[in-house]
Amino acid sequence: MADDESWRLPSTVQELAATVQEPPSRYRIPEQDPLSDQLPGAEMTEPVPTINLRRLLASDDVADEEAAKLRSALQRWGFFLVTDHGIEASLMDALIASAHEFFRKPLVEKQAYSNLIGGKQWQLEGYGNDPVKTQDQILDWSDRLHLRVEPEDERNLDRWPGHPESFRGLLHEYTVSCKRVKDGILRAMARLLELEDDGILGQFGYKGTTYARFNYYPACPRPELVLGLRPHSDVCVLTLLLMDEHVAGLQVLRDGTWYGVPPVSDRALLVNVGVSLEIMSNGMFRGPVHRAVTNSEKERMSLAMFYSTDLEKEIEPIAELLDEKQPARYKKIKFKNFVATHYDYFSKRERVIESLKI
Ligand SMILES: O=C(O)CCC(=O)C(=O)O
Ligand SMILES: [Fe+2]
Repeated sequence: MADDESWRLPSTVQELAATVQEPPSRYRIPEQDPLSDQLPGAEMTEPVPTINLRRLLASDDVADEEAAKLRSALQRWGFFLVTDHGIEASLMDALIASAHEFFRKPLVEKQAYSNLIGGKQWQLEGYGNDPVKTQDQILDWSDRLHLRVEPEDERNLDRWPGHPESFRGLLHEYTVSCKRVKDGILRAMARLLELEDDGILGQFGYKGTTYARFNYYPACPRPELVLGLRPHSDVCVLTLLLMDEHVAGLQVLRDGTWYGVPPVSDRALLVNVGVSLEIMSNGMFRGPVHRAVTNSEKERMSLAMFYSTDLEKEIEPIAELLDEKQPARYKKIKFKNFVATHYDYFSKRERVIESLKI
């Protein structure tokens, strides 16, 4: 790479945060940008809807009550907290502690797992940041570790940190536990749509893919000037988000207002509808637009599990949901093309799904 292209390879935010008093200009949201509004976020007008998974999956009236809550949460917000999910808090704590330990390692050790092949060519998997496509791109105040965890036989273990030694085993165990939670939720959602229980799970195609993404937001000296993660909707079918227990940062857009999602202390998981499911459900479930802001004193970590269809699968409204009165509202698109287009729209801060509307 020529010297004048060094802008393509910014240093990690963690290194920056350790040295600068002010975020450099390429991290700052331009003053006239509408995004610079409301950065602190409004207080939510109601608590985040909470669904008890054990009740939701019971086989009696209790399940109906919980399903009604789920329906309302999906219609009103597109996300909810799930409790009683059966994943041990100690497993979650250990995995997050292990990830923190990884992020605390010296840069050279972390770079052994870099998402830049040969030190320059960007790929999705590994440790690093978003691709930098243009010199004037505004960068997010966060570093990531992004790993494909399913299908299990397609893991690229050379990108999985070998230190701390506990990391790989814990991530494997967490992946197995989360799968059960995701399956339960998608079955309950299928019932809400009056589909067979496997009506949504059956849409993942030959090889559904799961990515785990550890988002690490170092403390920022001027949180009012930057975003930790720019506004987006998740492109997948469903996301299970393990938020930082102590530090707030996630915000959700509803009717033009950004609401701050408070941290939760009981290791509940935040479930987010992705745009693939918005299309499959023919717009019945909406994938909420969200973003993350930073904190002046505290670092923050979140762990997202993204559940996506096979890359070759066509994403389209599920046939059983359509009739003369309810025609398809979206055109079909192959998931791999959807992902590629999503990233183009993402950098322009638009929702790719708008381009698929019929
Ligand atoms: O850090 C968060 O709370 C949000 C993360 C997120 O939205 C994502 O990874 O897609
Ligand atoms: Fe997200």
